[in-house]
Amino acid sequence: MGRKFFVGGNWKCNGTTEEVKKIVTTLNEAKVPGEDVVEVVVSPPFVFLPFVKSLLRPDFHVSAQNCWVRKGGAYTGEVSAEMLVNLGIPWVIIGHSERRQLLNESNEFVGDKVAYALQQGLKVIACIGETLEQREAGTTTAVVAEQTKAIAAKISNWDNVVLAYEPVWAIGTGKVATPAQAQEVHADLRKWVHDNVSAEVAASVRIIYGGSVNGGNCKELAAQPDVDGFLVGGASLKAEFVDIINAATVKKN
Ligand SMILES: O=C(CO)COP(=O)(O)O
Repeated sequence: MGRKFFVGGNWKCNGTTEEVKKIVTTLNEAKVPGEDVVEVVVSPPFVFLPFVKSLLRPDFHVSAQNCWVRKGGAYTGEVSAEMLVNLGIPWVIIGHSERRQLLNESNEFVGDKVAYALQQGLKVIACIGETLEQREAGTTTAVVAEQTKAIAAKISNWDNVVLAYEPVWAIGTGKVATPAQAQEVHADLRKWVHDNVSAEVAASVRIIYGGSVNGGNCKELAAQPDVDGFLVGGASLKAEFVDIINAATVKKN
């Protein structure tokens, strides 16, 4: 097994220079387990990436929230994977549901982006998850399998991929998935990877949960065998993000 706990903070489209400094100061002063126990990655908006990278403690890492699907060029408003590599940004979030829903990113487009970012040497947090309608229609397993399949079809090496299961109905709603609901989907996903990619990748790929994770609910979620960490939105802008990082210690007990 040996899947290292992963905690990502997705700041989304939030923050001023002052706020960013304050969050980074909190993180820099935080007492958390070492990098051997938990991998911590924060994802500010593009414009703050170099600033955050320069201020952030060296055992925490930074991620972009998106990148362009192929080599840069005449794509106004986009940021390419090559640029992120050039700036020493190691991670990128791809396929967040806000982009799938608001910007119509399709499964295929997300798969292409993941493949291109990996080829350029980035590590990828690939997001998947069902809407409330899909859950209520009983299609959760099929939906997340389809999303994962579109990624699997485009890549051959999963070493640098973290899969983030983020049910859309739980994002920013305060309506967190129960530990049992999260575990069920994570186990299904791991089985899908086992059957469609390989047993090795299924055993090693980290599947993290996102959707209204906070300081109060993180430990119970972390205790689930197939929950390998979190992608945190709102709470990653607050001091309680430190408590969420510390939920990693649940895995050692
Ligand atoms: O979308 C998320 C992380 O990517 C989750 O957001 P919240 O934690 O605010 O629900």
